[in-house]
Amino acid sequence: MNAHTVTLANVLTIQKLSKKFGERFAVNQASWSAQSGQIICLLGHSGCGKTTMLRLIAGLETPTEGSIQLERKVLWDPYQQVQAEERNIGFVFQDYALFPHLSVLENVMFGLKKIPKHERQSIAENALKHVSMSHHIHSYPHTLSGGEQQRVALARALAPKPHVLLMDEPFSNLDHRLRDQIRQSTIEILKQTSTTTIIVTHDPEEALQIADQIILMHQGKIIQSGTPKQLYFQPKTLFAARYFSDLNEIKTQIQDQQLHTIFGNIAIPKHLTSNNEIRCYFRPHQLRVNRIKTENSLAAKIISSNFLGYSQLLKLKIEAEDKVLIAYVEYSQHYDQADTVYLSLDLSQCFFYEANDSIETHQSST
Ligand SMILES: Nc1ncnc2c1ncn2[C@@H]1O[C@H](COP(=O)(O)OP(=O)(O)OP(=O)(O)O)[C@@H](O)[C@H]1O
Repeated sequence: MNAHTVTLANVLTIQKLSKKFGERFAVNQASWSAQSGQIICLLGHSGCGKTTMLRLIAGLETPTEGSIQLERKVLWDPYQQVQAEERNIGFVFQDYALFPHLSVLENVMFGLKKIPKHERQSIAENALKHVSMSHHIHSYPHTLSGGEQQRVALARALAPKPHVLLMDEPFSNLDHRLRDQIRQSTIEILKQTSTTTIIVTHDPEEALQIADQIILMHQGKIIQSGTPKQLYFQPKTLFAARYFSDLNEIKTQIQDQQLHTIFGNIAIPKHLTSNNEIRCYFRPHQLRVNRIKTENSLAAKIISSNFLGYSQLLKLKIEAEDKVLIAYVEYSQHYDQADTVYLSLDLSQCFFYEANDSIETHQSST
């Protein structure tokens, strides 16, 4: 091992965890782990099992099989179970779940029942100071904005110093500008307090921005897990690639151990071993758009252009093919509808999948 390598212990270890409601799996054989101080995002479309996963960890649902371990302690397996209130796990619910009849201070003190009475108030005041809510300790939840309520919920969950904090779509009730701001300050607090946190979200950009590790789910299964850069730049399946952006698709043909495309040729990627048709996919920003013809570039006409502020979304029709592609370019390049441009692509940065690859599941290896 390199002298500078730091090995972090797993704080939370989930192994082959399943939960069935009737005949349907909400969570299906999920294995993953969280290391100390990491922010993990459970990411996926509505109904894929994210909230159920959180509820299983919190002890609010009983697994069908598998195990959940917190450091060395088994929280749940078929032989041992720790009750929800004994797990020392914090939970911030999507609607914050503050008690309306209690003041902000009382709401935070409520989570400190196990701490001697005389210490509760100062711990709660400190937690509120940490989220910059000291000036509101005597306010009631209904008088606070959504962002302020979120901070109180965060203080309430953090005050008992949980081993792990679970947050279910914590930013989804906030409007756009406020969401960015609250998200940023929440992440700063979580990092300052080294709180191992599992955040549920369906928003790919949010996960890319805040996660140390993303667990991408579909229909109860883990499709891929890894760092944001791994998921974005090395998606193992078409589903994973498509989750993070629109994709362009072009056909390929196999000749002499090479894949031939309209943008040139490349060696067949090693992970593709069958004789099925292979398609090439790339994100809109990967398509290079030029006014001047270059080697291997293709002439295209701009069929529409949308202003997006810093960038511009172009829809392009390749002249020699019946093919429409999309590209993001900097707005400062001022492309207009009906302009002729030249397109090129770095095939080594593209994704290649078999044409019938819809969802292929991989067990988490991180
Ligand atoms: N108590 C329950 N009884 C029956 N089915 C349930 C129950 N809770 C969840 N489910 C089902 O399990 C599946 C996963 O639900 P879950 O709420 O975990 O998904 P999710 O990814 O969190 O979705 P969303 O983002 O919409 O909250 C869904 O099909 C849901 O209908």
